[in-house]
Amino acid sequence: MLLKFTKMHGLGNDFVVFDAISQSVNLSPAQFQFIADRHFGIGCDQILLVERATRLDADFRYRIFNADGGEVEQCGNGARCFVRFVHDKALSPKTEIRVETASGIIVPRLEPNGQVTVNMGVPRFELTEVPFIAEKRALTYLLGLEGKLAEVSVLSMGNPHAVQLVEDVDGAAVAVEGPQIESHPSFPARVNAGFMQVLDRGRIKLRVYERGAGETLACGTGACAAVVAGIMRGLLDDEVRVTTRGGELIIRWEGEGHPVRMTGPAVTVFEGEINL
Ligand SMILES: N[C@H](CCC[C@H](N)C(=O)O)C(=O)O
Repeated sequence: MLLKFTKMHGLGNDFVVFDAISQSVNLSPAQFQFIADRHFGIGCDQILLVERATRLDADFRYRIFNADGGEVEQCGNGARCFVRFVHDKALSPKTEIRVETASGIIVPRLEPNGQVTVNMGVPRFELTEVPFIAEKRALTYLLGLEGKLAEVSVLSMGNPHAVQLVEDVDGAAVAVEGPQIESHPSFPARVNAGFMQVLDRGRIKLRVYERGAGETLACGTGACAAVVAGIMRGLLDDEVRVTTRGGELIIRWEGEGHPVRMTGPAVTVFEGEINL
């Protein structure tokens, strides 16, 4: 089966995107793993499917698969690439589209300056919504890691996030602590592990060890989760510049019950075909 794909990235968090409207894309987890493999396949952090909406209140359906082959609920950098892809392939005349995901509707919009702004929906804190196993809801939680306790904020952006504060993000033990947090037994569906350094009330630096992909150069939902966590802890104002290894995002959040808005780039690198 020959499938056309487009290679894209959002701040170096890279994707293989399939138009699953004009071609039939029915792949197994092993095939998604092969596509994501940076030596034997195309290579990417996630695979994104552009599908017809199944809801009357949406323009398209957006499905996300991690490099480990597992399907997940949300991908922020991917959402910016999604609307860029839809526009460039003339799949819709709109520059702002309503996109159905496994965790609800998000609304990406192409800006005149080429950046993309996405209404990423309302963050959720209820333990069952993350999901996270703990006595009761709290501002932060202590996770037992090998040889240390990590104090984390826990929330969902549709996908689960555990965010800890660090003094120096470049020196953080992301490769050691990231996998331990990702597969910590308190997270039945595993979790994305954020490491956030607060520079001032309007700027943070962030690294994320992503569930199912390892450390990526940027994580859109991770940036949203980190800013929400920082605001909840009284450390940040309602608009924050997030510096990741791949570049910068602007995240805005007015507080509980409000949606998180993310602004950043979306880049098409090349088109190709893969034989599966
Ligand atoms: N690894 C994430 C999915 C991709 C999220 C990330 N690439 C983003 O930009 O939000 C998870 O398992 O929930």
